[in-house]
Formats: sequence, C-alpha cells, structure tokens
Amino acid sequence: MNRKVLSNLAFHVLTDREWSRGRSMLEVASAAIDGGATVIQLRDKMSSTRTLIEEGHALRELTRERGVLLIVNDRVDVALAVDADGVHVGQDDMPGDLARKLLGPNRILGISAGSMEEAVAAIVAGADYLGIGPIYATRGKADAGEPVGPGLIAEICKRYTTPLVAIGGITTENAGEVMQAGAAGIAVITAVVNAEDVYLAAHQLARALIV
Ligand SMILES: Cc1ncc(COP(=O)(O)OP(=O)(O)O)c(N)n1
Ligand SMILES: Cc1nc(C(=O)O)sc1CCOP(=O)(O)O
Ligand SMILES: [Mg+2]
Repeated sequence: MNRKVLSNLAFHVLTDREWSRGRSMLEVASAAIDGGATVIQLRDKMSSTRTLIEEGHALRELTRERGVLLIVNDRVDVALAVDADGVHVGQDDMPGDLARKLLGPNRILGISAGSMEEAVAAIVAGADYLGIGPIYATRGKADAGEPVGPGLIAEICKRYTTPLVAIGGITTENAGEVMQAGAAGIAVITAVVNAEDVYLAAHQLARALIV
C-alpha cells in the first residue's frame, strides 16, 4: 500500500523543548493541531534515542488520532521505529539518497536547501518536499546562517515542481509573502511553540497562509 500522503504540507510545527515555556511536547503539539497545524515534526536535539522513541510513539498516537502527518527530524531509524509518515534531513545529516533508500518509496522525505544548488541536489536525491531557509532571521536555530529571503522560493518554483516549505523567522506578518512567492507551506518553531497561547498563534498563522 502506498502510504505517502503529500496533500497537506501547508503548516509544519516543529517541537522544541527549550522554547516551550515548560509545557509538554504533547500539550504544545495538541494545541498546535487544534489551531491548524497539518504536520508535526519531532525535533529534539537534546534527548537520548530512548526518549526520542517514547516521544515519537506518543506523537504518533496523537497525530494519527487527529489526522495530521508526523515527520521525524534527522533520524531515519527513529522515524521507522515509530512508524512516522516521514523524515526530514538537512545538509549535515544522512545524505538524502541514503535516507530515501532506507525509508523506501512510501514514506515522505524532506530535505533542507539554502541555495539553488542544494535544491537541485535534494530533488535528484529523491526529496518529496524541500525545506527552504532560513528565509528570514531566526531565533529557532543558532547555526541557520544568513537569511536567503523569499526570492529563492520564487526562483526554485520557476524551475521545479517539488513542494517548497519556507522555514526561518516565519510569522503572521510574513507568511502571506512566502506563500505568494510560491511556497506550498511554512514551518515554524518559536511563532507557535513559544507563544503564550499556542492554539491562538497557530490559528492566526493558519489564516495568514490563505492568500
Ligand atoms: C521543514 C524543515 N525545513 C528545514 C529544516 C532544517 O533541517 P536541518 O538543516 O537539518 O536543521 P535541524 O532542524 O536538524 O537543526 C527542518 N528541520 N524542517
Ligand atoms: C529548524 C530550522 N531550520 C532552519 C533552516 O533554515 O533550515 S531555520 C530553523 C528554525 C526555525 O525557527 P523559527 O520558526 O523560530 O524561526
Ligand atoms: Mg537536521
């Protein structure tokens, strides 16, 4: 059975303990889904593999119940272990072609790109979507590098049809701009995870995507 469902890559919320104001990953993810998140990405750079798997199982149950996608950041093994819908790898992670080989054809593979060259390589490697960023200055990733701006999205869109997900400094103020540039969706950490009211923040971002 082909389980890959790419229909709703519009609104990724990435988990992050440090920005969660002490709230649990499940509480934040649940409120984000209530507000309109369509993808939850398990991103936890600090925990042991054992903890990641526990978090992954819990998020798998939640996301399955609520009909949204679960993507695991960085770790193909964890994605397979918890039966996630897919994995996201960056330029310093497992190479995309190898991730694709291990995942098989039926799970979603997202690959980061911060230039046209990286985008082309990611498409050749078998990406189902590209995470393009950082689009704007970001608080969520210390080593994200210089912002590339929404222009890169427009450039890639002119040449390729692979869905593009804008990441890095996305807020309600600029989400419309990246969608107009041709993005299929956005991915955020702080705008949702660090919000006092996670539901409201997600709801407002979801509305800002409609351009
Ligand atoms: C949707 C999406 N796009 C980009 C990234 C960044 O991945 P990466 O460059 O590997 O950085 P880390 O997230 O691992 O710090 C992402 N996670 N999701
Ligand atoms: C995880 C991540 N990846 C990026 C990239 O450019 O690839 S920027 C980023 C952090 C996103 O956090 P915020 O929404 O708070 O800006
Ligand atoms: Mg990574």
